[in-house]
Amino acid sequence: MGSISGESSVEWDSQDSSAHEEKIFVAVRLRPLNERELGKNDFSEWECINNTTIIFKNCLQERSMSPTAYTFDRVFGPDCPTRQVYEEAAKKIAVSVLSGINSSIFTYGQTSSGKTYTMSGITEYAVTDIYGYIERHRERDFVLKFSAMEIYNEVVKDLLSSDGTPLRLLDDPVRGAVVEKLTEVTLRDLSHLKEMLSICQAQRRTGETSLNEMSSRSHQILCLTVESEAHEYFSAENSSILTASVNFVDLAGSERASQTHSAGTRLKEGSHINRSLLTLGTVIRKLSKGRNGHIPYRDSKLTRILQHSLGGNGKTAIICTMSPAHSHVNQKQISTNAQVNIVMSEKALVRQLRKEIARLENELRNVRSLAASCDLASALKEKELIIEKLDEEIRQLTQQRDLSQARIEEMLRSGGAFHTSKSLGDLRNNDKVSWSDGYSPSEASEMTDTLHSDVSSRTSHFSDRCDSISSRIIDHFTENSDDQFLSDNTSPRLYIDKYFGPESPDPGWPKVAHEANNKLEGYCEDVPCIEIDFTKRNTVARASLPHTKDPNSGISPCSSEGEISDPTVTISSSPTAKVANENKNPSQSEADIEEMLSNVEVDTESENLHAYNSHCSITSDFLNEKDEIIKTLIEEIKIKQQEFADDLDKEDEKLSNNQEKTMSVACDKVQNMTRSASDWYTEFERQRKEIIELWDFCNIPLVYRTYFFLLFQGDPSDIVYMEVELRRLSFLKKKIHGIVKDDQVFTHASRSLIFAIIRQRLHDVLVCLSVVFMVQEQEISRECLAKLNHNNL
Ligand SMILES: Nc1ncnc2c1ncn2[C@@H]1O[C@H](COP(=O)(O)OP(=O)(O)OP(=O)(O)O)[C@@H](O)[C@H]1O
Repeated sequence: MGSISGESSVEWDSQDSSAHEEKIFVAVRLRPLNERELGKNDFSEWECINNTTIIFKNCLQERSMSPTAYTFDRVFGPDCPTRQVYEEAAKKIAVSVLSGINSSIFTYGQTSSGKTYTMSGITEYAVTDIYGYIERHRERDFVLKFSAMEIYNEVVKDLLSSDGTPLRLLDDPVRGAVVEKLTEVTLRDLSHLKEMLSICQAQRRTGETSLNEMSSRSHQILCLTVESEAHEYFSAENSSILTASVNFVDLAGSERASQTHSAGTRLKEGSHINRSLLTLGTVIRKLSKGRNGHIPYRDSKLTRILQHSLGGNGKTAIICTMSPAHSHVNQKQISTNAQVNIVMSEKALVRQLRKEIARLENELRNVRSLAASCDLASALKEKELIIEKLDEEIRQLTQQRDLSQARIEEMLRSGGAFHTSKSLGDLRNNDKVSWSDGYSPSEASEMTDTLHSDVSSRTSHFSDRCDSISSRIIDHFTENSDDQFLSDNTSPRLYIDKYFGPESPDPGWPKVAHEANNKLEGYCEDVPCIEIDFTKRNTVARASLPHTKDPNSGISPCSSEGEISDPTVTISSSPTAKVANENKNPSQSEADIEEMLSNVEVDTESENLHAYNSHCSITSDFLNEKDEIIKTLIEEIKIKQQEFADDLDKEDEKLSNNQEKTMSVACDKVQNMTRSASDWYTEFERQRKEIIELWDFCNIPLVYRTYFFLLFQGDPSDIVYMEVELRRLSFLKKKIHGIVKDDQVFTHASRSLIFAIIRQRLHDVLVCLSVVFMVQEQEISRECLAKLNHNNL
């Protein structure tokens, strides 16, 4: 009840906590013996031994000797008042309607077991509680509506109407089956509701049976709908509008025709009753197991009408009423949610346990024998596979042995061995290889080709690597040069020409790199001569070579760079390599031949490479050596680079000093001149005249001249710029006289231009640009020379 503020859920939480989460709460109520039963001296066959267990005492001798116990969510004995049954089994379910939860309370049982008696009491207590709650919660508006119907022989009737017309069921997509034209009364108060209940009771169809004089022959469904809404908004919790219904369902009594001695109308009634109860039991059982699969709501009017309450998220309580004298508890039908334990006698228990032990032992034996047979079969299969594998290995080994023997015999027959001692160059040319008896030139040629292609691929690979390294050296330097240009305010490319120009004795960076490349290539060409000893070719295991068609070629391929897959191959690089006993008699025994082959001597003192595999390893060493050389070269390059950087710094410093010196001299002059305006003006005029003369001499463009004097401020500071201009023009004049060369002028002007740009001296930039342009066009030289000649200078 937490959803309605102010009312603690504890107040109504008197039912067993274990059942809180259960959707269906099942309780049993055992009624006391009535007068008729007492009159017949009947006695109760049932006994409630605690709050949850009821036992069948089984007094009839023809039945089993052991008592049977049934456990439910709650069991009420004959002395329990209806109030207690309501409080502990129905109250929580009933009042949940106030929290907006649909709920249904059923009374189920044999005819005359007390269903109507119990349900009447529960309904009265519930509505009283509901109205009591409403009284205590004036902060909400409540509207209560009441409807009532009975289902008699699968016909629905309105209990609040005297009409008696059967009502139709309509399918509503939201509410499920809806009874058409069913009267729904909006209740004024509790007394109004009680009045309605009286009408229902009066309207309900009853009939006399042998067990109950006033037997209810129909299912009665009383439906109370509660709607509530808060007057004011206090919180999100109380703001919602709640609507829910509680159904009080008094089921018709389940009965055995034989017990009720029914016939005719009563028998037909009983048939409908039992069928609908059976459907209800099926629906409840399926709902208890989960909502998977088909639930047969539509099999009866009762379940169709209650579908919404049962199938939704509502709560359900079933109270099974029991007659004490003779009854049966059909818990399989309705108490699917209840725990059912069967208590047996000790003897029966022991007997059953023995049976169970025997069954388990039997199963265990079967499992063991099955597992054992499975293990045996798999082990056998495994062994067979191993044997097959071993057979295959033996077959292969035998083949290899036979082949080896055939080879040896062939060697013995041939009586010689191929031996050659040639350089790699010879092998490449493939023209000076000599062959011993017994080996065809084509066979030997194939072997040589194999070696040749392998060595060629290595040489090619190495050469590519050298090229790559060389280009990396050049790139490395170029990149660093550019970097340095940016950081050192000048471009080293100018100094490359200076230090590594065509006239310079130093070859320059590209040349250095080129030389390095050549050196590396030289190393490639200096591969020592390789001497091939083919006498061992037949001792090599005849594993097929991937790159040779002949599986017996005898030369194992290199598995990877610098490695050789078969260390028994000996290809000597030394011209002095010797083969022991190479001229032995061909009639020697196989053992001798094998010994001979194993005793191949290689001149380890040789400076050159000894064998093909050693060649490979030496090639690897050789590559390492090249790497070392390259590293050394790079180091040298770095050192040179540093030296150039230092030189640049020195040049820069010198230039700066000169400029500062010039500036300081000019400043001094300005200071001196400022002492007298006439001095400054005189000096200005003198320099201006000198500059104009030099401009004429150097053929300085008119545009530049105009711009030059426009920049002047008309104060002594102009002298500074005039000093600089004079110096530059003097330099140009020297160039024109041939004292300095074009490239020196260009270099000097370019460098000065860079300084000017970086130091943001616009005037200097203009001067430098004019010089650069003039030099580039090469016109200045011709014109000036002509002028010099003209003036006889
Ligand atoms: N717990 C009880 N204490 C005292 N009397 C009871 C109790 N339960 C039932 N009775 C009495 O037993 C009789 C039969 O009860 P009731 O009519 O409620 O049975 P029923 O299960 O509804 O029968 P039917 O299915 O035939 O309608 C009534 O006279 C009723 O007063």
